[in-house]
Amino acid sequence: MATPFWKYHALGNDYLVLDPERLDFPLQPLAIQRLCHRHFGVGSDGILLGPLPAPGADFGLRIFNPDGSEAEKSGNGLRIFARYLWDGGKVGGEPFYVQTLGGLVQAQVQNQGQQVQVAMGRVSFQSGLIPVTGADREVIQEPIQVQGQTFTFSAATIGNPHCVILVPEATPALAQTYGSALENHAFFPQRTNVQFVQVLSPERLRLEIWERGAGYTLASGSSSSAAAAVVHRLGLCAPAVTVEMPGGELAIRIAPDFAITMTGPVTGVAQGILASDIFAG
Ligand SMILES: N[C@@H](CCC[C@H](N)C(=O)O)C(=O)O
Repeated sequence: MATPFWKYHALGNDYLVLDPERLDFPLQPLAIQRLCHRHFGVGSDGILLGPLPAPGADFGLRIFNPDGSEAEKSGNGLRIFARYLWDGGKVGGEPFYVQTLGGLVQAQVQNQGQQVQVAMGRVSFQSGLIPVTGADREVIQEPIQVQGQTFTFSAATIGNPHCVILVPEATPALAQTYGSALENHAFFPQRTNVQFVQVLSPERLRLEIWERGAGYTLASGSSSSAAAAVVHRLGLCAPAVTVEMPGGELAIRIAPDFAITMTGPVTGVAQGILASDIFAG
């Protein structure tokens, strides 16, 4: 049996969708690394495995990073999965529920598949939930040292962990220089996603992102959600904010309890069949 794949991107953050019913190999870390490799594989920022059975939800979804690690949640991944389900006739324009490792989310496909809205769940700043080492507390504006530099960070979870650093100017160089050291810092037992955030106005943020298990990416939905929640918690942005990233913009809405609604585009790229010797050599 040959294995089909579907490739989409969400603001340049690209994923391969694999159907668990049509997979003819075990989805182990080495296979994931090869599939995501930009030269020896199809190339992507991650793998979406679904739909899976999920009691209490319409669909289950597992999310994997290019390094083979499993992520609890992915905002862009959830928008892509929703569009995949819509393309396959499994959903229409009605809201539906997806169970992820990081919790239950509600999604709705809009504008004939061009846009998806996801209720991402609530952001928490609680150290024990993120997790961040040290006393149980909200992790707000604390020092962190990497490569001789001291940054002030806040941490958040929306199912997956985030380290959010406000800077006067968010640049790719900041993310690419310090991202890996922050991702693997001892403060984060499960590692972390990293965002450098520039507040352009109370309604507009600019992000540069280093993702756990993926590295520098052009956009991230969970990063946008977490970063916007931190900036709002600091009183520096409105509850409705546009998050600008190299790959494009997401609309983020923050409820008083820090429940996040994310709305943004999805673009189809390709579909195909994996070659029988993709894992050789
Ligand atoms: N790009 C995703 C985040 C994917 C998971 C992340 N790398 C993690 O390990 O938590 C998004 O759009 O949220």
